[in-house]
Amino acid sequence: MSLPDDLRELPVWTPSPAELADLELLLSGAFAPLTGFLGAMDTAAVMAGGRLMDGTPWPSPVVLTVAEEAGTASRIVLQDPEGVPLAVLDVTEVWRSPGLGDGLVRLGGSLTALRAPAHGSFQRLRRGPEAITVDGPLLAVATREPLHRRELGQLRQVAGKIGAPVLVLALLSGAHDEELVRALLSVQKDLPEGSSIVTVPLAPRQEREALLAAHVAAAYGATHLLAEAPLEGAPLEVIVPEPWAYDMDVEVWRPVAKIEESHVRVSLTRDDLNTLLDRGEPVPEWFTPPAVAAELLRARPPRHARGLTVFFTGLSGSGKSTVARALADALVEHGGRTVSLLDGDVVRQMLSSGLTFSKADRDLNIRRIGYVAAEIARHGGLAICAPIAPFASTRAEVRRMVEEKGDFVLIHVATPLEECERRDRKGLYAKARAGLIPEFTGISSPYEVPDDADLVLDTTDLPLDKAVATVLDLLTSRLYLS
Ligand SMILES: Nc1ncnc2c1ncn2[C@@H]1O[C@H](COP(=O)(O)OS(=O)(=O)O)[C@@H](OP(=O)(O)O)[C@H]1O
Ligand SMILES: Nc1ncnc2c1ncn2[C@@H]1O[C@H](COP(=O)(O)OP(=O)(O)O)[C@@H](O)[C@H]1O
Repeated sequence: MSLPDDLRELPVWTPSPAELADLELLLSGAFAPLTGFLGAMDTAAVMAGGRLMDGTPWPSPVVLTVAEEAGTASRIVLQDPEGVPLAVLDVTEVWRSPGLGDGLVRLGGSLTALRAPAHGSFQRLRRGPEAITVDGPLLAVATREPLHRRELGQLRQVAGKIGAPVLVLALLSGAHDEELVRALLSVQKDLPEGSSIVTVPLAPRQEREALLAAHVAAAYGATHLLAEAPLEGAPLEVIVPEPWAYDMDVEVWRPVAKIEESHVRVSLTRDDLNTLLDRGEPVPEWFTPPAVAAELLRARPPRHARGLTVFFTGLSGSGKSTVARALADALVEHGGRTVSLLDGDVVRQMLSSGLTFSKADRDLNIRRIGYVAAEIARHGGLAICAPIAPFASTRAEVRRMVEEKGDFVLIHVATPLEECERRDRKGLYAKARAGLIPEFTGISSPYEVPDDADLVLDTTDLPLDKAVATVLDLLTSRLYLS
């Protein structure tokens, strides 16, 4: 879409995915009465007491961070990552808060929509508050988890009591959203007549998230909210159901108070469920309907079939490539896994040719590796990466990218610098010492030792077959190999 003439000269900014999600809720009215991003005083008041400066209850900050240069204009266009303009922010305040990175500022101000954000799957469920028109009581439930038999029973009971249909707010967080929505759709038939499901891009947050979800539910016209715990200050009636359990005698879920003690089957916790899924054991039907179990399985396949990145990090000459290559061979011999080796040197030729060893270029190199590894994980494959990856924050970024789709195992090849330098296989250390190679890791560029490694290997006195066996043992004990 081309911008109207009067907006063409304005600076543009692409907010983060979480900020774009907030933007969407601000524009749709789901964050009513907010109409824009908060300023410093409102944010402080919200953090301190759950109210805006004028006393309006509001539980959680809704803020926008931009680069300093973008914060100099009085109006700014906010666009999606593909460059499509979504809204104009009339800036009323440029502010800083402690802990905000250098060169960044926050912008407060009100928003004018230019166009609705584009959406992928389940577009028809992405409805704003105006699309929900229910006269009379409406019972909401806001969830990032599928509804299992217990929650379904409780919803039916409470909805029946207050004579209301149910509005399920599927809170999207960016990971496994499709599985969540399919799982919720699969139980829609088990909800009272007239019930509906909408997807709400409510980015996860630290401050009073459940209360914020209650505000969103109220904006959608809900009069009641089914919640796990009381929510002080909620703008609608919060109903916390009495404890329920599965009655093994009559094979239904119902209030514990009504079940004879010897017939009570305690529910599965999320940890129990994860253990079953990790091991590839079936999720029992008494706990959740089979269609929901199928989506749980899709979101969390058994570990031996789940995408995995084994990420080696360490100094040049520490042994990363040698161990990584031998591990890849061993895994191929073992079978059952598709293995891709993203070796540092090869990546430098294929994906990152032209990049230098400056911090910015190293970060870009590692991010590219992370992107490819995450794609491999998405398809259930096993990626072995072996770059130096000297910076902790970039390794953490790769971990985040991969863990959206699979699992991440970090191996620090901690062979000391003296040994790496003694080996000096490629003669690079000698050149670096002579000042011929600038920014050489360990000599003139830092290596940040990981504090989140799953395994630490020092190859000084460790034969290669032992090193590989140690990694295989770790992967086997964590159920990654069948
Ligand atoms: N300045 C400098 N610092 C470190 N390494 C250097 C440098 N210049 C060239 N090389 C060679 O490049 C290999 C490291 O590339 P990586 O892609 O793994 O590095 S990084 O993760 O982007 O930091 C590394 O290979 P390995 O020995 O396999 O680690 C070196 O051979
Ligand atoms: N146990 C070991 N594991 C890995 N490499 C070892 C080991 N012992 C000696 N080496 C030698 O150390 C060097 C490591 O080089 P390389 O694997 O390319 O390291 P990196 O990829 O970390 O730069 C190789 O010459 C390798 O033969």
